[in-house]
Amino acid sequence: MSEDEADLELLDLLRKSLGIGTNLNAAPDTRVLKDAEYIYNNSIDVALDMRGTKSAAAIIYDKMKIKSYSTTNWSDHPYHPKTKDESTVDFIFTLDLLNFSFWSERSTEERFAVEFEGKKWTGYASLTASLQRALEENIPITDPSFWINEEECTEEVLRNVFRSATEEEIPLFDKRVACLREAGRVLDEVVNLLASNFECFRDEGRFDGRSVRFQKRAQIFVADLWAAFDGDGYGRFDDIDTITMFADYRIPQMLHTLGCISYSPWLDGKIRRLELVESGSSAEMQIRGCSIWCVELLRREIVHNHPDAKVNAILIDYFLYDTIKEIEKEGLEQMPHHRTRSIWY
Ligand SMILES: Nc1nc2c(c(CN[C@H]3C=C[C@H](O)[C@@H]3O)cn2[C@@H]2O[C@H](COP(=O)(O)O)[C@@H](O)[C@H]2O)c(=O)[nH]1
Repeated sequence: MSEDEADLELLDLLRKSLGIGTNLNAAPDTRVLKDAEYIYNNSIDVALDMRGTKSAAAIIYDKMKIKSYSTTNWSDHPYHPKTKDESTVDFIFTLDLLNFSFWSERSTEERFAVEFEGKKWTGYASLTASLQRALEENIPITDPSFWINEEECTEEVLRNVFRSATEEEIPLFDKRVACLREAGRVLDEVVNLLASNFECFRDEGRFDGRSVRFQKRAQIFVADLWAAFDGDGYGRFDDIDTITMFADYRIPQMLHTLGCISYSPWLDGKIRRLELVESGSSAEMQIRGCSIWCVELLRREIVHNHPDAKVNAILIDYFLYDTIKEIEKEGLEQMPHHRTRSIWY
């Protein structure tokens, strides 16, 4: 099997595991949106404000229009790959395999940071910088066969890939190594035509006695491919609009800032005191589910008022993430993001 046939095999597997069809009427539902609506309808610690959501929809639409926000913004990120080829597929898979939990309890100066090209990068940007730095140092960090080669890809080599410019190492380093090893094995199987489930992508929880799916990194992987390839070639997903917002820790913070979402007094206090919101807890399920549903309502409101708007949950999500990062950069955050430590986001 050639390399690009293997890549298409991988994308086919991901489409199936995410329920993204290759044509409009064959897309089995990913169930994420239904589960988000169920969580929203049964939440008591997280509420959505309809007036806030309606006014935010108008603000978001206007700003996205001014910025002519589209898939092309994706490539503007300093370390997002620009070429429309297999190396970008490999980069994005590695990126969204490890695209989780960068927040730190330390000060801005002491938090985990990656030094690359004369700058210090933190948060999500620390991951893109680490990967680009490794590639520049001729470490094949986006090659699945490297991840399972424990002679070459030693823990020491990986520590060097994610080496920090401060005392703090990258959060959940060991989990990241485990994700690479597992994915390397699975991709190896895929290349040998075996379908398999990515344990480290199975982002699900339980709420009110029912299993609920969020699929954050699997969905952002598909979205990043779609954006990087402008919806063509490896980025072609005819049902891309079935992808929901990615339930991370930044979008809920932005939705709160916009007045779309509010928390019960005890949860509000917990978040403001930077206390851990346990992974898998009811409060966390509510934050994640209600945020997904809120972005869906924002999307519906925008499309209702502007039927020809080229807006989907992905572009709204990307816009909200980039906006909260601008607010953070100016030191204007009104409400901290919730602190949950997990490999899911
Ligand atoms: N929902 C959502 N979550 C996103 C992103 C991105 C970056 N996407 C780029 C691609 C296109 C956009 O224009 C962005 O430039 C990272 N994250 C998540 O945030 C957290 C990192 O936060 P901080 O530590 O502050 O950088 C962590 O869970 C990470 O997985 C997004 O877009 N949407």
